[in-house]
Amino acid sequence: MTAQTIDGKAVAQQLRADVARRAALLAAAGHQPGLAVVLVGDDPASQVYVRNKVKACEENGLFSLLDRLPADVTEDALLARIAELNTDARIDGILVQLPLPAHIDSHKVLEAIAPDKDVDGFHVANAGALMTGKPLFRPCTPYGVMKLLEAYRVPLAGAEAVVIGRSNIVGKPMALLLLEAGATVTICHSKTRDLIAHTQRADIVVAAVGRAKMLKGEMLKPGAVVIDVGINRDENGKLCGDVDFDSVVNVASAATPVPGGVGPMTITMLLVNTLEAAERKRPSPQA
Ligand SMILES: Nc1nc2c(c(=O)[nH]1)N[C@@H](CN(C=O)c1ccc(C(=O)N[C@@H](CCC(=O)O)C(=O)O)cc1)CN2
Repeated sequence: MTAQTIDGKAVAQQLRADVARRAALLAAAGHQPGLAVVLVGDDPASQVYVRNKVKACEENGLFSLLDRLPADVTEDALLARIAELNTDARIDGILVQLPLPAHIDSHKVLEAIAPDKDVDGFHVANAGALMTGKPLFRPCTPYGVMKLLEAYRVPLAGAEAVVIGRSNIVGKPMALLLLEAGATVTICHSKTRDLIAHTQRADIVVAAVGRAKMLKGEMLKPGAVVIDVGINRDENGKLCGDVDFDSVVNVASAATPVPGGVGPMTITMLLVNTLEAAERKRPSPQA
């Protein structure tokens, strides 16, 4: 068996076409959806991601505002800027690019974003809403994974799903979204004993640990669906995921590549969250 490649770029393109259509309707009705992106410091990877976010807004009819702040910006100055964006009528969505420098309390910063503009879905109010099954915003990467599973008609009700990683921005919300879809979910992490015993019984494995090529073919049940959320560099400095794609492709039924899998979906679902924030304030006539 050779796994089908789950093409995140193609699914992203389809969803962005709908975003562009709906954004044009809102703009014609007098309000272009607006996203504010705050980047602190000069982390090279963060600069790539922020550039991709702003470019995707421009290409799909959303207004975007990029605030680049120096790495030594004070926490109070960052909080003050967020407060300004919270009341800026042009702005429907706000994100602060993670990670932040060590001298800044990320939790305090994320809590400063108005929950109804928190298009990353990281505010505790939105994390709680997600946990109770009534999310305002779903975090972009897990949301994108769900859209890929939907696009490839992967059955979720009753499926055994294993999420490897327990971060607040991917692992935990990923598990909750799979649970809401009817999967039986196991979250594995650095303290998990016998990881393979879990992954070998999984119909779906989501790898989100940040360890290059950690998930191998022999760790899977034949026919499993593998979603790679990892963003790593291999020994040659080449971008790779948490999945050893070359070994997994001979065992899995479908798998996402890195690049070209989950990453484009993360950006796309950010556009969707921003658009829906604008629509909630100003329903467009023919949405
Ligand atoms: N405020 C946030 N910070 C971070 C988030 C987030 O959702 N909100 N997630 C990650 C990084 N991330 C989004 O910011 C992200 C990562 C990767 C990609 C992407 O398009 N990857 C491409 C390859 C890009 C490259 O060439 O390096 C792909 O996989 O095809 C988009 C967004 C942490 N921070």
